Amino acid sequence: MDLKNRISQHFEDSAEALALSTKILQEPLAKATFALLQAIEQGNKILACGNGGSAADAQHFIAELVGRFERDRIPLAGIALNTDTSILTAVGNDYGFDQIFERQVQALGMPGDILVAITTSGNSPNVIKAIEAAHARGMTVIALSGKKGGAMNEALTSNDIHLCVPHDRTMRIQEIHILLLHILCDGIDAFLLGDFS
Ligand SMILES: O=C(CO)[C@@H](O)[C@H](O)[C@H](O)[C@H](O)COP(=O)(O)O
Ligand SMILES: [Zn+2]
Repeated sequence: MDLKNRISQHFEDSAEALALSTKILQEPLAKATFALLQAIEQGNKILACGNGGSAADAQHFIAELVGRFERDRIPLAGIALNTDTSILTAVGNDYGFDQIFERQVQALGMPGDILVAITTSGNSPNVIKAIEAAHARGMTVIALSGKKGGAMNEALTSNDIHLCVPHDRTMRIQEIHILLLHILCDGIDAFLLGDFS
């Protein structure tokens, strides 16, 4: 396959993955939007975490809550747990890398808060531990995964919402994760700004 064919193949794969995701994720996305709105209306906050590209996604999402998405609205309470290098290095160094998010959830999480947990494999130990800590704090988890969900399947409860992208490649899963996060931002704004009234 030459380079141009390789490039075309990416677009074709991406379109196929998107079409399949639309069918599977429409309902859980609606549930996730309502869960986020409920937390916002109750004065709760949203925590988000992930590793590598998913860390970028977590902070991207939180920036759109605290700042704005497409239109002006009130600032929404959210914290990305992968952004404070002092916390990440101190907790990683003193306790272990698997505890970098767990410890922050234990410190900051309150009943009714939401944890947005992002892992393409579903297997990152620090994200799984954050989910367990969120449950212990009375929080609901919105999990973004792929590759059939991995260890997340066991970590999540029936009260949580699992957005599992039906694909096996990390890059494709990440591309769809950012779409899902933008869909959640759009849904939140549509309700807060009265698009459905
Ligand atoms: O962005 C990419 C690959 O596209 C990488 O940085 C990737 O996020 C890292 O390898 C992560 O450590 C993968 O973790 P996870 O998605 O399995 O939780
Ligand atoms: Zn990447």
